[in-house]
Amino acid sequence: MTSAEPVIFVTGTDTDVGKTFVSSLLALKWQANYWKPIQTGLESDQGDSLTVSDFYSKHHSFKWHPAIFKPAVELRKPLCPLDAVKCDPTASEINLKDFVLPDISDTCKVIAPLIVEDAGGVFVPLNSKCEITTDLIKKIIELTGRPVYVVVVAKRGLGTLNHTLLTHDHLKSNGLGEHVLGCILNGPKNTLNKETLELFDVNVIAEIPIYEETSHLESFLDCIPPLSDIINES
Ligand SMILES: C[C@@H]1NC(=O)N[C@@H]1CCCCCC(=O)O
Repeated sequence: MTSAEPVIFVTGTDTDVGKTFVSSLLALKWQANYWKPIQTGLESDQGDSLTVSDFYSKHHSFKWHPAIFKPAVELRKPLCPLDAVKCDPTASEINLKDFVLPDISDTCKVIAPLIVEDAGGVFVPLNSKCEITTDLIKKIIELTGRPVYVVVVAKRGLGTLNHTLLTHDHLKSNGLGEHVLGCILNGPKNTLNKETLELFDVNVIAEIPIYEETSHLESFLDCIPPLSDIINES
């Protein structure tokens, strides 16, 4: 393992599209660590880091257990970061200039690909300077010596085309096109979505079926290609 292990930035077309579940699967399949840099909503939710940790605790048989790095920013209100800060007199404005990556030194033996999960999608406002998630991706590219790739999680069913195409278009027009690996469609299927997204040059990395208590995770993992395959294709 080397410090050139990639960073995979997992964004979504919306909140609640299954980003945390998909991130947990990706961490397992790609033997990656996990980091949610900005977490909001902690007054009513345990937070995604704990959800990922629970996923791994439930499945003791997994051969891989990721290191889960603590969020850089934790906010109580279930809002975008800008508004969560506004509603909390004890919180301070997010300043991307001060942003630091988790300490992943060669000595701590957790050098592996890193899954970074965002809060809510690429255009989510972070601060009153109108910085958004896309600026966070750019910051991570600037700070890390590792290759950075973006994966977009989207609903698999009806109502995904507009959001997915807009998200890809936004990433491309912000100079991040070369970093985008494609999208992962999650949930109940809509037959033609994959074909239509591909017509518009969006790579569909995987389609993940609905997860139920009785589901076999192996079949979910089989849906996801090895990381080296999609990096080499991109
Ligand atoms: C509350 C949840 N916590 C979190 O970390 N992501 C969600 C926040 C999503 C913000 C969506 C802003 C919007 O598009 O309205």
